[in-house]
Amino acid sequence: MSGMEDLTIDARKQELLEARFWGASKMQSGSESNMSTGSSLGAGANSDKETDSALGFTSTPEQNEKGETTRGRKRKAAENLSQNAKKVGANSTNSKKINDYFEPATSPARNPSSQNDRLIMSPTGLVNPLRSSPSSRHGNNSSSNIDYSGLVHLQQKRHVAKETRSTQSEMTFHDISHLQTVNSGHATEKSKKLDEVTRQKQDLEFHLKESDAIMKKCKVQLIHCLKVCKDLLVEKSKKEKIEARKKAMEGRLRLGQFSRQGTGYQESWTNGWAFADLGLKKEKINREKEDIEKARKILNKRKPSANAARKANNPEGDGFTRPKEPKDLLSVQEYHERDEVLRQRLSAVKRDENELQFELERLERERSLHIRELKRISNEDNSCFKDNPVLNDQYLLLSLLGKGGFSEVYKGFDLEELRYVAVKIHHLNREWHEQKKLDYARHANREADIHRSVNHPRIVSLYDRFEVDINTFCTVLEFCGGNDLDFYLKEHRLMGEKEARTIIMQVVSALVYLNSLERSVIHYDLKPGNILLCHGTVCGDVKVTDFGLSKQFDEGLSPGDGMDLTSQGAGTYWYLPPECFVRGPGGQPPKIDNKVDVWSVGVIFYQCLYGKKPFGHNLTQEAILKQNTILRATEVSFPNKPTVSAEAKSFIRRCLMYHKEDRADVFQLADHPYLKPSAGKRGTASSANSNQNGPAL
Ligand SMILES: Nc1ncnc2c1ncn2[C@@H]1O[C@H](COP(=O)(O)OP(=O)(O)OP(=O)(O)O)[C@@H](O)[C@H]1O
Repeated sequence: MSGMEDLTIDARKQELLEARFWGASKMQSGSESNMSTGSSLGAGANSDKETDSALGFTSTPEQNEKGETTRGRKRKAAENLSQNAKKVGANSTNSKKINDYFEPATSPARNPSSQNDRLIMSPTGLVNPLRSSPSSRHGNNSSSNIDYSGLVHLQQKRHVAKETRSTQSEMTFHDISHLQTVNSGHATEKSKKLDEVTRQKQDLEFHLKESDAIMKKCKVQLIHCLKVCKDLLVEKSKKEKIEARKKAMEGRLRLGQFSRQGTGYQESWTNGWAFADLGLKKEKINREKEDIEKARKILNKRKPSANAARKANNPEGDGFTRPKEPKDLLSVQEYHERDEVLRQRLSAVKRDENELQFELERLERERSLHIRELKRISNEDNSCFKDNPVLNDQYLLLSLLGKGGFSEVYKGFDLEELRYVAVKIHHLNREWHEQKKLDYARHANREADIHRSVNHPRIVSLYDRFEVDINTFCTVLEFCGGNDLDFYLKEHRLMGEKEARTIIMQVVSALVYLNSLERSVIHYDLKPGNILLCHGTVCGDVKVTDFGLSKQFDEGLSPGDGMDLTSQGAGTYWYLPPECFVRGPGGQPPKIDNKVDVWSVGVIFYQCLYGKKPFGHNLTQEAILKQNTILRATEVSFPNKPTVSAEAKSFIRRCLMYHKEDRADVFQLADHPYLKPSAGKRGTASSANSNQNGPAL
């Protein structure tokens, strides 16, 4: 490497030059430079020597003066150097030649032991021992490798070097070897780490490949599992369908069936043999009753006269002579015997009659479930989704749960979330004109929007919504596997007060939630069919569903403000309050609020307890409308049986107040003492008291 390259690149050398041209004038005679020489203008003699060395100057100034015999170019260089030195050191007060400061014996260049301790730290921090110049180390005085042009260049850059000067320092060999050790330690450590990281990387790559392979295998297995699962579900659903149809067929014979009348499409119902059997029993009972009646009449004809009775009581007589008794009159004793027998027969017949009535009611409940099932099967058979399709690549349809106005609800299985769901399929009738389709779609969207905005444990969750085709879309709901309350009541007619109270508490809790929302919601269609039993019994959780008719208040409106009833006429009339049937002046819609739902709660509670609706029990919707049944439902009356607590009756009365101003709102209802924890212990009549399956008493 040429001296020029050293000079232009190494700032350390710039520093040394500084020391060479500036520091010399300030040096103290014979003073040995200390460790800070390199960074100070008062650089010692050794520094000068070292500077030369480092710059590749192997000749001293003294030698240059004597160097008349050396080659011309060297002299020239020496002269240049001397001139530069003069220029630079013009202010120097010390006239000593520079080599006067160097004791040959102590010259760092000749004294390796002292040199070992004199090292210069380059600005970059890399250690560069001054003795590294071979010419200096060997005391070579030759100036053949001096490059003076470097000096000029260096001078020009002097001010630049000044900036870096402060970072230079002199270090001992010990420090350097320590640093070298540390550095080499670091290097070893780094290389070890690098090895380690490389190994880890390789390990990770290996694991990644392994995991990839496992994942691929799992994916294949999962797809296979899902397929097996799907096949099993389909198989199970097919078996259940066959079973259901077999049961329905038996039911057709036992309980009855629809049959076509003539050539028309009108279907009429014909009862099955169970009803015929009951009919025969009923006839037998009636005959028995008639027989008893006849026998009673005959007995009455042969009833002993009062005279005979007196005689029987007083065999000695009263002394009067009486006309002879007819021959066929019974003696008092005989009459009493026969009368007793007839009484017993009659009471036995009455017992049979009660049992028959009980059997008939049970059979009728069975029949109504059977009719529901027949309709379900018929709807399922006619449904275009009956063959277990997978909708939206996710929902496997299993069996039809029921059919509403314009929708079918299927029990389905979510193949992604691996859970049962209820898939409600909304159909737009192809025959409808565009406006009707739009109206229905808007209505169904509104229902889904309201449903999506609610989230409560007592309300069925809405999971998903998607389109099947241009006329069909689906909503996916949380599945409740225990049928609805309507099904339960059809099967059992009524329930104990404790169970009914538990159901009502849960429904009220859902209503409180709906009315606490920022935009509160009136359900408007609360009825047993829209209360789902999660476990099929009335002892467990229930959830409210079907927001098809619900109304949502605008933001900022409180539920107490009321809103116009836009869809008057819709809904299930047995459960709607009088205000929903009122027509305002000029056909104005009535104002409604959350007290509509409170009325419905009262009706449902009453029905659970007494097995019948409080208003219009046996009437059709049309008849209720025609007869203004609900508009005349000013007061609720309670049957004597079954026994119901006074608190429960008071709660029902609070719900069924005719004027909505007198009726409790949802929050007041939730605050009713009957729903408070202590009321459960003292207030409710025991469920054991009420005969759930017994005949109406
Ligand atoms: N989330 C659900 N889980 C289980 N069964 C359900 C669910 N939702 C509805 N069902 C059942 O599906 C059937 C049909 O329900 P849907 O609400 O459509 O009918 P509906 O109430 O009879 O009709 P409409 O909506 O016209 O009043 C009912 O028997 C109901 O019990």
